[in-house]
Amino acid sequence: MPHVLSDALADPTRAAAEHWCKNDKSKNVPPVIDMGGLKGLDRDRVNREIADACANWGFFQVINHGVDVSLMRKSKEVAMEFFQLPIEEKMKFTRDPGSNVYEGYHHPVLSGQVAPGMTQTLEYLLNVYEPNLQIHRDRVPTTPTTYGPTIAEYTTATRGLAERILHRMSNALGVDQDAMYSRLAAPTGSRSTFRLLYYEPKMAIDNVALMPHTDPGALTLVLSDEVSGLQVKKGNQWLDIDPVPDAFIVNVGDMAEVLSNGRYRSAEHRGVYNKSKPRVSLIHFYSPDLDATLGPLEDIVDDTHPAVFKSFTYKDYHTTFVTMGLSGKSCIETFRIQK
Ligand SMILES: O=C(O)CCC(=O)C(=O)O
Ligand SMILES: [Fe+2]
Repeated sequence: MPHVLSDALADPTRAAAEHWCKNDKSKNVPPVIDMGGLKGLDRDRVNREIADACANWGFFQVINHGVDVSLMRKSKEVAMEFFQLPIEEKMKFTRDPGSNVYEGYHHPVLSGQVAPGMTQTLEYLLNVYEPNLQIHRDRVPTTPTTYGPTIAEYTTATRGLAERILHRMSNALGVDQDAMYSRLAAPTGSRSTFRLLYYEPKMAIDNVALMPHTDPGALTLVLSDEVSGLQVKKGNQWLDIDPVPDAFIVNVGDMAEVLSNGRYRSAEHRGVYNKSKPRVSLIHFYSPDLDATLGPLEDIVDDTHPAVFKSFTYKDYHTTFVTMGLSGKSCIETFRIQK
């Protein structure tokens, strides 16, 4: 009886959204937030749900996010196709450990070095899409041929989504929606780094592949095939994040914690092997301009809410982060004002 179906059920994406959004508060998992509807009361709801998730979890998933689902699926396909190429093919795009170009494909054994915080078997590909993809285009795979154009379109779409979420996060702090964005993008524009990670299936006693860390930038959008492997730390527990189909997993980075003067929290997370299935993860790091000056937003700091973080350039923060390696929340703590 198709004519009696409600709009929600007639639209499979919408129906899935409603199913997943019945956040069961008794379940100890980060919330799933429906971003559909950014007008009036719905906008207030989205602001509030995002702000609560940023404060209590530092992690959430978004559905009805406005990014084309067929582009997301195609991006996962080209990512998996790339990792399944013969190793010689992948090595054509390898990063050169001897130079300061850190973009490209990394194989822990063949590259001759295990990346800090990662195990022997984690392969990855990293490209900086904004601002300087034009400089290192030779590190972007040309096989499959659809890889380059698909991922260029994908990173543009996810960049837009990151900015829409930052707008909501700013509004929920009671400041202009561009407040966080404009601090991250000054003086010449924010950075978008795109990383693909490939976890082979593995039975291991210690199954951690990517060590506990927070992301140094502002916001990270993760798209994973529906294989779990990403875990978030809540109290002393590591909890699995089960990817909702066609959703993005969002996590708050250190710079969003700093700009919000600690009201939003970057959460410690890690990557673990799946015992039976390979897992590919597409990760968009939305980060400040290296020359941006970061610190708590002036408009949310006053005598009763004094600044809890120092002011610094992102270049300084990033250098400290790289020097310390993946080590939980220790980097951001070094930028906290000591009482
Ligand atoms: O495996 C994942 O999905 C998460 C990876 C991650 O946390 C990172 O690359 O910073
Ligand atoms: Fe991360």
